[in-house]
Formats: sequence, structure tokens, C-alpha cells
Amino acid sequence: MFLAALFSLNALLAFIAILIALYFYLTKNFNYWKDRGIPGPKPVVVLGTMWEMFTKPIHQASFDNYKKYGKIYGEFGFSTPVLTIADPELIKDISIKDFHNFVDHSDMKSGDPLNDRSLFNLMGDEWKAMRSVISPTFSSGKMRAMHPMITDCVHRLDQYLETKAINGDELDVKRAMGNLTMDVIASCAFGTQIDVHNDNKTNEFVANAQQVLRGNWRLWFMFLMTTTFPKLTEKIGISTMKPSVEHFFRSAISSIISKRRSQRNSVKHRDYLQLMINAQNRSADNSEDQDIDDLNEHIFGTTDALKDQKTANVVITDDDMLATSFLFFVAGYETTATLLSFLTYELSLKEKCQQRLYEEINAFDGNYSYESIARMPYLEACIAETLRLYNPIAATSRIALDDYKLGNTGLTIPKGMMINFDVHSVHHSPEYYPNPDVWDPERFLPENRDQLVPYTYLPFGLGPRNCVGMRFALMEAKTAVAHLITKYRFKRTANTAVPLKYKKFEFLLTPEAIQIGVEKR
Ligand code: HEM
Repeated sequence: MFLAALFSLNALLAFIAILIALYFYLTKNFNYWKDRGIPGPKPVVVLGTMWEMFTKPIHQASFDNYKKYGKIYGEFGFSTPVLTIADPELIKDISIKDFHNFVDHSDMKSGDPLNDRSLFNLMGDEWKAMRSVISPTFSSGKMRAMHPMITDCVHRLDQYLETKAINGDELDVKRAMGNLTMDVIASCAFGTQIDVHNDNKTNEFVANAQQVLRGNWRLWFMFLMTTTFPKLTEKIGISTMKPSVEHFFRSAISSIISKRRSQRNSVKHRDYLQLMINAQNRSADNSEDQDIDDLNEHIFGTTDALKDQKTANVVITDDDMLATSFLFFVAGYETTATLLSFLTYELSLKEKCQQRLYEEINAFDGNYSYESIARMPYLEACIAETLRLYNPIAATSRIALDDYKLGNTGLTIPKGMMINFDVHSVHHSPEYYPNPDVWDPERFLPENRDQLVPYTYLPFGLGPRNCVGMRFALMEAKTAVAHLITKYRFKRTANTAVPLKYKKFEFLLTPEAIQIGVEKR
């Protein structure tokens, strides 16, 4: 009895000692910014300054800090000091001029190859090598070849909208656009046809995909572990998804790949999966690859910064291919779906803009080819402005490879520190965008573009490590809008929320449901 009591007392004391040690470990950096005279929100144990994401949506938290502390402020990603910057010139220096010192995103290696081998998480030379393989798979020629597949997906959405319009039903835009981007991913990245626009039935692919996408708490946990205990996390390995879900996609992709290998060249596939199979076999089909002037680099930038990088030594494993297909889920599903949702929402509120867009596109008389959609300036301006006002990714980041003097701020960023670019605040600053809260596509029309302040437009990031899928996303969005706006009129209804409400605890700008009316023209 006495021994048992002594044992439990010892256990209790050991537990308290561990808690105290953990507390000191997790708070040991909390004076870092104060000691350097850099302002910023107050951290709390475990979460650091990320507690703010529990009390308000991510973009609101950034913008409140920007208004309170200015263009440079200190935060804590859990227990680790992070410097946040909303100064376009400094963002340009880090992303372009001194890129060699800021090649990497933050280290999110979790020991799971599907996470660790994804382009987003690769680092240093491994990233450069993989990016030089992946960039050409997003060339304008490859996108043009894939364009008919996207058009097919849009036709399936069109049929769904037609039923809604005929029945007089309201449209849950987020759901409809999410279904479109899911269909595109299934077709292009997984070589699979799915019945996605069915309100009453969920197929196996969609059910598993939803499990990947619903893993928000997994992301939080992984982020906590990779920032706080990076070495331990990589050693024990944390899976980014449920084993059954991983098994489903692994076997789906493996069977498609082996089927295609057995078909050899008898069937020509034009999807993204085939481009990766070709890259693995080093049998790139460049027949479609002549450059098309499709990307307004003056607005969006370029994705070809590493064009001349040698690819000779890159070996693409099956895990690399699977990781790349998954990237479409993680990087391309929600981002493109929200872009389309916000754009449709704004058009439903602004009838004149919708009419102008309709007239521009209708002049092409049903020809919405890859070349045509690159020649619609108002459409491009509407998309650009939507990505400014409702930029899905509120912030991007880089890690310093070496100590770095930050412009003329007198501040030295130490090796290993994460720098956060507060993109949302730059996009919403009245210093760069007059009436920043108003959706106004005029800002991005060719005649007004010289008024844009350089490096203040960053929805796809900046420099050689910007979004490699930008061209794909823009093609998808333009194709969808071109087809839908000429057939349907989007309208505000009593259920259309104005202003929109946003979810907390999300890494992307995520609106609550958006309801609008849809009628046939
Ligand atoms: C509207 C849609 C999209 C937006 C707003 C968006 C935005 C971004 C941003 C801000 C970054 C980080 C860039 C940086 O660190 O500077 C990024 C990276 C990336 N995005 Fe996108 N993205 C979109 C669609 C897509 C699509 C459709 C794909 C297709 C696979 C994709 C694939 C990637 C990849 C692979 C990276 C990592 C690039 C690297 O580390 O080299 N994105 N994206």
C-alpha cells in the first residue's frame, strides 16, 4: 500500500517535472522579438501566436497585425520565431534578388514520402532538380494539349447548372466549383473518369479525396510537430493521410500506370499523369510544345525561371509520381475552386461587370480554344482582381539558408529562420490599391496596368519558387468562366450573403457557403 502510494507520488512528480521542462522548452524563445525591439502579437504556450487563427480567419489575423504593427512584425509558429514582412521591396529582394539564400519553403518533412517528396516540400538541390522536371510539364504547349480534357469537365458542370437553372434551384457555388476542380484532378492527375456532380451519390474516388481534404487537424498536428520537434518527427514518420485512403490512391494510380505501360504507345493519353510517366521514362513528347503567348507575365509572372536547369540526373520514382498527383489535391483543388466561387459571387452582385464579361466572351462565338481564352482582357482582369481581393493563400514563406541583412532595416535574419510574406495585407493596403475592399477589375485592364506598383501582386508567389501550377489554374478558371457566362446569368438572391463570412482554423481563405441564383440566358 505504502509502496503503491510512493510509486504514484513519484509518477506524479515525474509528470509535473516533464510538464515544467516542456513549458520551458516551448516558451524559451518567447522574448526573441521583444529583445530585438520588433513588435508583434503576444505568444501563448504551445501555439505561439498561431492562437489567433482560432479566434479569427487567417487573413483577418494577418491584416489586424499589419494595421497594428506595420510592414515588419515578429510572430511565433508554435514556439519558433518567424518574421513576417508586408513590404513589397523586401519581398522582392528575398524572392528574386537574393533567391539563392531563400530557396526553400519551411521544413515540413514528416517522414511520409507522399508529403516529403512533393515539390512544395523538397529542399535545395532536390527541389531544383524536381522543379526542372515538373516546370516543363506545365508549359503552354502541354496546357493546350490538356485543354480539351478541362473543357469536358466544364461541360459536365454545365449539365449540372442546367438542371439547377431549369428547376429554379439556388446554386451552392463552392460545392459546384469544388466538384469541377475535383473532376479536373481526377481526369488530369489520376487519369480517372468520375461522376462528380451528383447531389445524391458519392463515388469512391470522391469519398477518398474528401478524406484527404478534410485532414485539417492532421495538417495542424504535422505543422506543430515539424516546427517544434523536426528531427523526431522525421524519424518516427507522421502520415499525412489515413492508411486506407493512401492505399486507395496508391493502388488506383499503380493499376493505371501498369495498364498504360502494357498499352505502350497504342493509346495516346494527354493528361498530367502521362506527362509524369513520360518524365519518368525520359520520353517527353514535345510535339505539342511550341510556346503560346498565354500568360500575362506583366501581371502573373513566369513559371519558367529554371528553364535552363539540367535534368539529366533526376530519377522519378513511383512515390514522386504519386506525390505529384496528390499535389493537385493539396495545391490545386481548393485554391482554384475558391477563385471560381468568389468570381461567380462578385459577378452575381455586379450585373454591369457580368454583362461586360458576357459581351467580351460572346464575341468569340463559341470558340473558347486555348488560344482564344488567352485573348480576353476583361476575363483576365476579373480573374486577376478576384485573386487580389480573395487571395486564397494569405501568406507564403521562405527559410534563410544563411544569415541575411534585411534591406536597410538594421535587422539580421539568422540562418534557418522562416520569413513569412503577408500577401493578404499587401493586396489590401490602400497604399497600393485605392479602395482596396472593392472588387474592381478595371485595375488590371491593359490601359491601367502601369498604375500597379511592382511586386504588390502576389497570389501565386514571386520568383523561381512561385506556383508552378499557375498556368494550369488560370487555364481551368478561364475555360470554366468562358463556357458558363455565355450560357447562364448569375444573380444575387435573398440567401446570398453580403458581406461574406469566413471560417476560422483554416490555412486557406475559406468562405462559409455561397448561395446564388442561376438562370439560362
Ligand atoms: C488559383 C489557384 C492557385 C493559387 C492561388 C496558387 C498559389 C500558390 C502559391 C501562393 C504558392 C507558393 C508560392 C511561393 O512560395 O512563392 C504555390 C505553390 C505551388 N503550387 Fe499553386 N496555386 C494555385 C493552383 C495550383 C495548381 C492548380 C497546381 C497544380 C498542381 C499548383 C501547384 C503548386 C505547386 C506544386 C507549388 C509548389 C511550387 C514549388 O515549391 O516549387 N497550384 N501555389
